[in-house]
Amino acid sequence: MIEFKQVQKQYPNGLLALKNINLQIKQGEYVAIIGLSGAGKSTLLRCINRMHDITAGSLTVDNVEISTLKGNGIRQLRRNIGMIFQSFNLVTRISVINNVLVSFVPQMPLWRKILGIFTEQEKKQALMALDKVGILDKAYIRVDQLSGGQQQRVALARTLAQDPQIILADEPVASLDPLTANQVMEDFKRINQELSMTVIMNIHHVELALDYATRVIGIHDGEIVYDGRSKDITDEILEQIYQGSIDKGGNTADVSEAVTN
Ligand SMILES: Nc1ncnc2c1ncn2[C@@H]1O[C@H](COP(=O)(O)OP(=O)(O)OP(=O)(O)O)[C@@H](O)[C@H]1O
Repeated sequence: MIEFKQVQKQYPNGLLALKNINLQIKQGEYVAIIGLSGAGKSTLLRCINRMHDITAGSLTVDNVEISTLKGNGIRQLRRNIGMIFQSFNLVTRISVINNVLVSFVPQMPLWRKILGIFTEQEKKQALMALDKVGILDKAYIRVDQLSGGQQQRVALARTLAQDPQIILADEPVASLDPLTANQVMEDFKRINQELSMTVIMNIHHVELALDYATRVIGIHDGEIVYDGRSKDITDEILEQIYQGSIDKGGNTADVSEAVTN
């Protein structure tokens, strides 16, 4: 379980990005975090894997106060928490399988790192991860020959290969067309249901969030203004989260931007 207690995050320039966040996320939940650009979504997500450090309060993952972790402890935390980015973060000039194998590098002995040698077991795990996201047939193709949706699946496979309990996804479908975005959201849902991995996703597209996530957390100006089931969301609640920036189709100004990019 992930638990925030009175968490605050203040950046060195004085900006208070998270204010008094109280939150519990149980293992196996599929949570969408929504809110305007600058509301604090990325900051909240990145505090969970220590990409950012909180400045007050308590943040525990499986009862471990993560702000006390150092070196090895942080590496272990991150092995347990996969991260997916909007930009995929892949090495596009190498093969799909080599991108997935990268997930084993942090745990490898130095000599294997230097020589780039992977065990048969690691290769098998990488192929299994590609199979889980339906792109096993692309294993030996260069990443730059794949579509955006396929590249996001490679990123997901790379995360799955490390067998995390939690997946943090920061705008994973923002640069994809609507059809592909739906397919990738479906992948996350299947992984959440079949492997019981917790999925916490920042997403600008409200309709996708409501269609796929079971719980929605709405953030406005660093504060949680809604935390509940996605099926209970009403126009009034969306209005509270987006405060005048949402049109009748459920799109925010940010969404139109993301879709046209
Ligand atoms: N490194 C930083 N230093 C100072 N301020 C920052 C830093 N990173 C983010 N901020 C500020 O913190 C606030 C929250 O930013 P954050 O990126 O968490 O918002 P967001 O909801 O994820 O936005 P978006 O949807 O545009 O990604 C914003 O006002 C932002 O400008």
